Amino acid sequence: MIEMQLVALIELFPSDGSRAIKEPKDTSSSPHNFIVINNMEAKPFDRSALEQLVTKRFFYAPSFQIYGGVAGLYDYGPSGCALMNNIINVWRNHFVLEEEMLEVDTSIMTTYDVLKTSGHVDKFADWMCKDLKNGEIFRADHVVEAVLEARLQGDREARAAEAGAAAVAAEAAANAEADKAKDAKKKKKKGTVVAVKLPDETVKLYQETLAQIDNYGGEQLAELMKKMDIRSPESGNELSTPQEFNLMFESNIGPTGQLKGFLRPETAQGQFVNFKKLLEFNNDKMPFASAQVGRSFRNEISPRSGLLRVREFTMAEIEHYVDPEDKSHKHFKDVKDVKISILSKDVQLSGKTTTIEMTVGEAVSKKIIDNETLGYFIARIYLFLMKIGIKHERLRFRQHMDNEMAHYACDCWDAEIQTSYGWIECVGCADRSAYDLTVHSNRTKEKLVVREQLAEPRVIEQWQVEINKKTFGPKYKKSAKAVEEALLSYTDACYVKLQKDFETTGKSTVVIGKESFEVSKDDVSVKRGTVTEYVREYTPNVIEPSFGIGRILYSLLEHSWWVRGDDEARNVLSFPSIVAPFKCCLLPLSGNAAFDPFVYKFSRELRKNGISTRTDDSKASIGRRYARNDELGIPYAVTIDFQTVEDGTVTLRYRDSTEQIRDTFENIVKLIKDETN
Ligand SMILES: Nc1ncnc2c1ncn2[C@@H]1O[C@H](COP(=O)(O)OP(=O)(O)OP(=O)(O)O)[C@@H](O)[C@H]1O
Repeated sequence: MIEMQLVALIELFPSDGSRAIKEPKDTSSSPHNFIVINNMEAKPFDRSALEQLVTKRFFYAPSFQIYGGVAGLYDYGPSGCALMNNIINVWRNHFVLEEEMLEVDTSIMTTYDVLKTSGHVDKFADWMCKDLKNGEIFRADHVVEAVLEARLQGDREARAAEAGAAAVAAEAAANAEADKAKDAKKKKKKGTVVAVKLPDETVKLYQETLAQIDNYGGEQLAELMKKMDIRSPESGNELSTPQEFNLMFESNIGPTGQLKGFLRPETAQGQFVNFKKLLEFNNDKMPFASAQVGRSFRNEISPRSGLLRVREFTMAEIEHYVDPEDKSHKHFKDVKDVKISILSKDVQLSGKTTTIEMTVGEAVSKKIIDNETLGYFIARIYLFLMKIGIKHERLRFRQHMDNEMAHYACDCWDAEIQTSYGWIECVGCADRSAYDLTVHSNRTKEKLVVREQLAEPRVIEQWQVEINKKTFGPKYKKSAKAVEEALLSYTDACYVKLQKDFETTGKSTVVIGKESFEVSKDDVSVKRGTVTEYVREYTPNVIEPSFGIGRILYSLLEHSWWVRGDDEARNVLSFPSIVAPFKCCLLPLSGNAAFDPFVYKFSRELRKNGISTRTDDSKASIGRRYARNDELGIPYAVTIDFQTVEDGTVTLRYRDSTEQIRDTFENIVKLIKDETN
C-alpha cells in the first residue's frame, strides 16, 4: 500500500513541476455500488456513510425532524439549497437563455376542472397493496420488483457457491458486501436474500418481468403477484389485490368548500393553459418553448428512497411547441454527433437491459428516436447532465414501451442515472402529440391553435360533417349541443367508423362521458370532401423534457463523493465548480487580528468577481478546515497567513488534488475566475 501511495504522489506532483489536478479515478469500469478510495482501491459503496455526510453538512434532512418527521418530505439546508440553486441556474442558462424559451411561474394550486380535463383526476394513480396481517402499505410494482430482485440475487449466490469458481464466488461475496452496506431500511423491505438456485426458465421469466415492470397495469400486477406468489418482503404475509390510488393532494379553494382544487402534480398544465398568451408574446412565431421551475406534489404511496421519491419536489419542465407536420429542429446539426447510451424498447421487449452507444443523429436516422426535435432535446439533456457532473457511463436513455406511454404519446425516453438504488429516472422526455392543447381547447372552447398564412393556397381533403338542425334539436333536446360538438370534434378514425356504421346499419352511437346517444343518417351526414385553404390552422404538438431536480441532485451527490486517505477517511465531494455550493473558501490561518482587514477585503473582492465565497475563521486547525470544506465540495481554498500581511500573497489549495500554489491574491482571483469560467 505504501508503494502505491508513493506512485499516487508522483502522479500528483510530476517532476517537471507542472500542475496536475488529479480527479478521483474514473470509475467507468466499476459497478455502481463501488466507490474508489484514495484513487487506488475499490470498496463497496457505503450509502449510509454518504447519508451521514449529507446530514452532517446539512445538504438536506427530513422535514419536521424534531417532531419525528414525515416520510417523503425533506428540508434543504444551506449547502443543499446552494447546490440546488446552482443546478437550476445551469439549467436556466442551458435551456431557457440559450434557447430563448419563455419562462413562466404559474399557480401551484390548480382547479379541479383543469386536472379533470388533463386526465389527472381519473388517471394519475399508482397501484397499492396491503400486507393483509399487519396493514403495511406497498406500491404494487415496487414490491414485485423488490421480491424478484431478491430471488434473483439468491439465485446468483447459489450458482456461485455451486460453481465454486473462485472468481464467481468472489463476485457474489462482493455483491453480498455491497448489499450489506445498503440502507438498512431498504434492505429490510427487500426481504432476506436466500441463496436458492432457480430453474433457468424462472430466471428468464423474472428478468423479463423486471425489464417490463413499468409496463403493467393493475390487473396484470394482480396476476403476476398471484402467479409468482409475491408476499410482503419483510413479514412474508399475503398481500391484498392491488388497488388504484390517486397521487394528488386534494384541497378546497375558498371558505365555502365548493371549488375543489389540487396541489399540482407537475408544472406542465400551468404552461398549457397559457399557450395562447405565450404564442402571442412570441409574435405568433413557431416553434417555441415555454419553461417553468417550481414545486410539484405527489402523495406517493410509500416513499422510502430518500430524495428519489418524495411527496414535494422541484421540477423544471419545458414544453416545446412544434408543427406536427415538421418535427425537424434547426439546431439538430449542432448535437447530432452527441453520443449517448440507449436502451430501446425492442431490447427491453426481449427481456434484456443491454444498452448501445450511438450518436443521436444515428438514432434519429434509424427511427429509434421518433423525430429530430425529440432527438435534439435528448442530446441537450445529456449535455446538461454532463455539465453539472453526472458521469457519462452512469447515464442511459431508456425508451418507454408502448403500454408504458400515455396513449396519446408517440415516443418517450427517460434519462436514467445509475445510483446505489439502481437506474433511476431523473428526466422524462416525451412527445405528447397534440393531446394537452386539444383537451383544454375542447373543454374551454378557447382555440389553442396556430394560424399560419400559406404562401400558396392549397386544396385539402377532409371530413365534412353536416348536422340536420331540424331533427337534431327536438331529438336530443338539452343534450343537442353536446352531441353536435362531439360529432364535430371526432378524429379521422371516428369519422371512418361513423361512415361505416351509417353504410351498414344507418345509425351509430356517440359516447359522451357515461352517456350514449344514438345518431342516424337523418340527423347527420358525413363524407370526405375537398376545401381550399389560405390559412393553415393546426394544434401544435408538444415535446416535453421534464426534470426532477431532487433526483438529479441526489445522483450527483453519489457520483461526486469519494473518500481520501486510509488512516483517517476523509470525504470529498468533487462537484464541478459550476454547481459547487460555494466556489471558494477563505481561511485566515488563525484568529490573529492582523488577518481581519485581509479577510474583509478579499471576501469582498472574490464576491465582486462572481466567486461565491464562504469564510471559515473557526478555531479548528487549517487541515481540519480543509477537510470540512472538502465535505462541502468547495473546489478552491484561499489561505491568509503572516506572509500575506507582508507581501499580499496567499495560498490556493485545490480540493481534489490537494495541490497548493502561492501567488498574489490578484493573480489567484484571476486564476479561479478563468478556471471556473
Ligand atoms: N416522487 C417523486 N420524487 C422526486 N422526483 C420525482 C417524483 N416523481 C417524479 N419525479 C421527477 O419528475 C420527473 C418527471 O415526472 P414523471 O411524471 O415523468 O415521473 P414518473 O414517471 O411519474 O416517475 P416514477 O415512475 O419514478 O414515479 C421524473 O423524471 C423525476 O425526476
